[in-house]
Amino acid sequence: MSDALPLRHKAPDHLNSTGCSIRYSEGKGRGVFASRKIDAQTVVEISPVLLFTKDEYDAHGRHTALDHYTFKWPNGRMALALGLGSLFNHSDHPNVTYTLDTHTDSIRYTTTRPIQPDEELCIFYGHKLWFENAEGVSTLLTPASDLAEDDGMGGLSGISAEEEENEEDMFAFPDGDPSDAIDEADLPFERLKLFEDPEEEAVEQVRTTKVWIVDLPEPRQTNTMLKWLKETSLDSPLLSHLKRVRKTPSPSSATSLLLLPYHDSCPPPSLPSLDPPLPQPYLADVPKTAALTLSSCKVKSSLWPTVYAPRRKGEAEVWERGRVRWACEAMRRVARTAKEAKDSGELPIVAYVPIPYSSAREESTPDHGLTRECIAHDTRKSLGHPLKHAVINAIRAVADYRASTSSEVSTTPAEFAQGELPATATDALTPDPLAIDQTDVETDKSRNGIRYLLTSLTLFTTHEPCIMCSMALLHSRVKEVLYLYPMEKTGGCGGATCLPRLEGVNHRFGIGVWKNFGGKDGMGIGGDVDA
Ligand SMILES: C[S@@+](CC[C@H](N)C(=O)[O-])C[C@H]1O[C@@H](n2cnc3c(N)ncnc32)[C@H](O)[C@@H]1O
Repeated sequence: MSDALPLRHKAPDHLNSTGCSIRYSEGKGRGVFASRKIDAQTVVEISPVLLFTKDEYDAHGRHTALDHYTFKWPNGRMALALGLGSLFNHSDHPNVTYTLDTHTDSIRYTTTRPIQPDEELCIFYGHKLWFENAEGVSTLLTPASDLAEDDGMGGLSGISAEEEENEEDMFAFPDGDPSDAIDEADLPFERLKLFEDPEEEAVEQVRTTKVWIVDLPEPRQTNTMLKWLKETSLDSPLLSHLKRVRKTPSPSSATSLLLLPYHDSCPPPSLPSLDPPLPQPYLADVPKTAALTLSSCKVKSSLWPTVYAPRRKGEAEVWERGRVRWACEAMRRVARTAKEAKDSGELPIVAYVPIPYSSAREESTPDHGLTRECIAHDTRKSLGHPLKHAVINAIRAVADYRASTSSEVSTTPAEFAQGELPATATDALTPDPLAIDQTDVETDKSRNGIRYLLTSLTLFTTHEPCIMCSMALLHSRVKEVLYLYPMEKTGGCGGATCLPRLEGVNHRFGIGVWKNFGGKDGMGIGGDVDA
């Protein structure tokens, strides 16, 4: 504790093979520091605990300095972490997470991102701090002073071991090599399929769309016409899954050119005058999407030469163990914060945007415009504002954080492209009048709205985002959304509807639903909110 331990005291040397040492931390007393670089997802400490019975603690411990160090344990007991465990200070932006293990009576501390030499390792105590935070006041959540009266938890006991035991089942994922590829079936969440990929292996199964075509009397007119298409901007990207030209072999040896998609009774395009003159364009049915298999490519190409694209861009990517554990920790944080929000009288709905796993691991990768995590809970109740949903608040928190730092969003056009539509997903998408013009994004980063972009970022939330929030997420260009509770009546990510599945939207994001969570209420955060 900072008062009791003046800075002139020398911190003891501490032998810890994971690279931790004890030093003094400005305004906080002793703390745990990295003596060298430490990777993300590293277990830096396993502290055995010393247990006190409820009676013993109530009679003595509670009235001593112990109360600033102890964790709640089952059966009313309190636990003091030995080793380094009691020396982790608090941060609103922790770089270490901890789990209580009631089977081995120990607490396990794991880094959530790479740690630089000399950086302090901090955990998150909760929102009801009993001391003045040397880091300043948190701007991410309701200030502690606005929270309900303390619920009797002392010191570090933001989460009791009973709750922790429940959490263990929900957010645990086996240890192992972080680079292991995890089977889809073993992921703790289920990914919603945005598109059915129907088998299109026979002509009658091929989904088609109407296009205008013209037969060229002379093959040498092909280049002239391709140039003309470009110049007139008729070269629609909606046809990028099809080859532009079809050459019919002898005896007819004809060359046909795809002109443009047919829309509600639009007239045939007027063509340039060439010598010899071009005939009238005609309508024909061509495949609506690229071919996913070689046999379907053959079938589709019998209608019109079709691009073979075995794997769709944006298709579910393989997750590594390290990333799954990162997601589990993020979801644990979401659930804990929701519990705290509930205790403070709010709806237990929380949304969280952590630093992406890729940049948490490889420091050289771009920061995707977010160098610090942002978390927010629903504030509809406290603010009496019907639009203050957790997701909207979290997007706002990201924008506010960016605004508060000098660095601007580092989103490049290439990164935009990552979050964009699959190259071959040309399922009759029409331009969205609300679409963000990427040229503007590139040329005018200071333009209003840029700070709200969640391109390449993952949002974790307790409850499926409602339709309003799902639309906000769509505009934010979020990469993916993972949630615990499906919202059948109001959800916009698979419940009442699924916005990223709708035709005509100009961005799609991945959706993952935590397995076996719907209906469960082990955390006491309630799956019954559907508003
Ligand atoms: C579990 S102890 C941490 C180790 C403690 N610094 C020590 O020297 O023994 C908790 C105490 O550390 C101090 N502390 C932890 N985090 C702090 C922070 N962010 N700002 C100020 N003091 C902090 C508070 O005095 C708190 O009661």
